[in-house]
Amino acid sequence: MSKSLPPLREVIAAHGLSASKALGQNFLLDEQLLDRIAAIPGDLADRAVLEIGPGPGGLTRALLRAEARVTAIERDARCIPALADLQEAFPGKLRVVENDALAIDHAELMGEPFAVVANLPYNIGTLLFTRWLAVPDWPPAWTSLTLMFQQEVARRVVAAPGSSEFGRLAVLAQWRSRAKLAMKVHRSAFTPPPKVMSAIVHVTPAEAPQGVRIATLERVTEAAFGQRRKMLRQSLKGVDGALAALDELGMDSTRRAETLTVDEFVALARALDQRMSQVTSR
Ligand SMILES: C[S@@+](CC[C@H](N)C(=O)[O-])C[C@H]1O[C@@H](n2cnc3c(N)ncnc32)[C@H](O)[C@@H]1O
Repeated sequence: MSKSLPPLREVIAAHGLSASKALGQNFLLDEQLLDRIAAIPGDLADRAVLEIGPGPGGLTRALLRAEARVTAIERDARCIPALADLQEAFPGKLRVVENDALAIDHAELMGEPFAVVANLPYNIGTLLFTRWLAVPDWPPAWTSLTLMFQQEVARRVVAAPGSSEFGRLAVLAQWRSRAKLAMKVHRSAFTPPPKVMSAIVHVTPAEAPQGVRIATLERVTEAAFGQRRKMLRQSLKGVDGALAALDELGMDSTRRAETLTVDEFVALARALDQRMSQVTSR
């Protein structure tokens, strides 16, 4: 049983946690909202959870109340004493790692399958996300990603083909995962409020298509969306074998990148990989 905790505003005042813009600090203080966020990944009782950027520990508390075993990586040394109070309130349930989340191998740190739940610092959010999605082994060590992004980024993650938001991030997030928009969060929920609205995406691993290397998929999407208004026959010119692969698949090379489905990108990358292996085995 945990002892009662002081309101988050008091924690912030007591530890002098004035929000740092450079560290992307926009804190969530509404404990009901935080409990709803912690419920998005489903039952967390006794599950290992990785939180990036606990700050004063609002989301961390909610995860601990949901009976998760939490590992939290925080870069700001000022937050560590506030988190120590949480460790005392939930003995043995919270491990705090003071470090840069980008400098750590998360799978190695956790040593067991884990869910990621985080109100990410906006300046490194996309980089962390793409790193989790691009791991070579699949299924990955993480069992789900529940992540707060700026709403515009969240929409790009879940975007459907044919929309202007559909691009590399959507293909990367959807080719071997399921990604959905779980909750919109108004800017006024944060202290201080950011300029834009936020939203939480929930991503779970799905079966990976066979015979496709992620490096090839990334190369194709980078080229195709790098010149998204151009026809594929133009934008994919620089990718060796891509025009022949389009032909082989019967795909119209006058189409533009955003009209292709995720499956079509996968098929294109697979055809390229097959051509490559034919060339190298000759
Ligand atoms: C948007 S705030 C979220 C704080 C808290 N989880 C909440 O919801 O109120 C982002 C947090 O990430 C931390 N942070 C920023 N860059 C980081 C990094 N590279 N590694 C780990 N934590 C980082 C910040 O210090 C801050 O506490």
